Amino acid sequence: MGGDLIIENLVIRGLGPLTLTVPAGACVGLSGPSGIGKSSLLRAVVDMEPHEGRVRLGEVDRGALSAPEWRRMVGMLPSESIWWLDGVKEHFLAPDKVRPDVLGLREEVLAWPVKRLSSGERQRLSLLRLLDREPMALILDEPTANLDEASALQVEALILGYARERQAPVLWVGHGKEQLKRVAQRVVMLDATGALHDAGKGEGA
Ligand SMILES: Nc1ncnc2c1ncn2[C@@H]1O[C@H](COP(=O)(O)OP(=O)(O)OP(=O)(O)O)[C@@H](O)[C@H]1O
Repeated sequence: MGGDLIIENLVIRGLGPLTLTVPAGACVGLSGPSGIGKSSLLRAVVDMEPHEGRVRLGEVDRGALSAPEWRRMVGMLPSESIWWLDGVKEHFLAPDKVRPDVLGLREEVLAWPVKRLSSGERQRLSLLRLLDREPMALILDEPTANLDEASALQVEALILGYARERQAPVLWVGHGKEQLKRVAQRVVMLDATGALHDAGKGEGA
């Protein structure tokens, strides 16, 4: 299982049709003006937004699986994380394997109540929580929005290491052009007319 993430003729509330392939193990950066529909596109890929069109991961078509099964394979990091239990640790499937230190967090953060977390701690822990579920593709909505530069670099390294190791495709929405060029092999722009076009090659290879 796994493989390329293939988005074909996606139409979301009048946006599109959008077609994009994210190759296995590669990162495609997606940028564009605020409010143009980047988050909507990501949510449609994980079937959290009504849409037309087709999404596949390798040979597996979204329509062949239930929504929970699809979202286990294609994991999304929303721009604002949701926490549904009181304690941080309770949100992890394998808390003993989690390494908060790789993102500059103290070990004891897992023992904290969620309400104690800063926005940057929430953001990093929600990424660790996503990877703890071992998805085969990553859909990331501004994963470093609340972080300082040093923490952002740690997040980049963790995501790219995961993608390389698992050959997972990564679709990364961000506003920072420098960052997208650094992490992505290809950067695409969603423009004001709702069309996707290439915004240059990234350096991240
Ligand atoms: N459920 C919804 N129903 C109707 N319109 C919506 C819905 N969700 C989002 N929108 C609208 O769709 C447009 C695109 O929103 P979206 O969050 O996808 O933009 P974005 O490109 O990710 O913006 P930003 O960069 O500011 O996060 C916005 O005008 C937003 O108000």
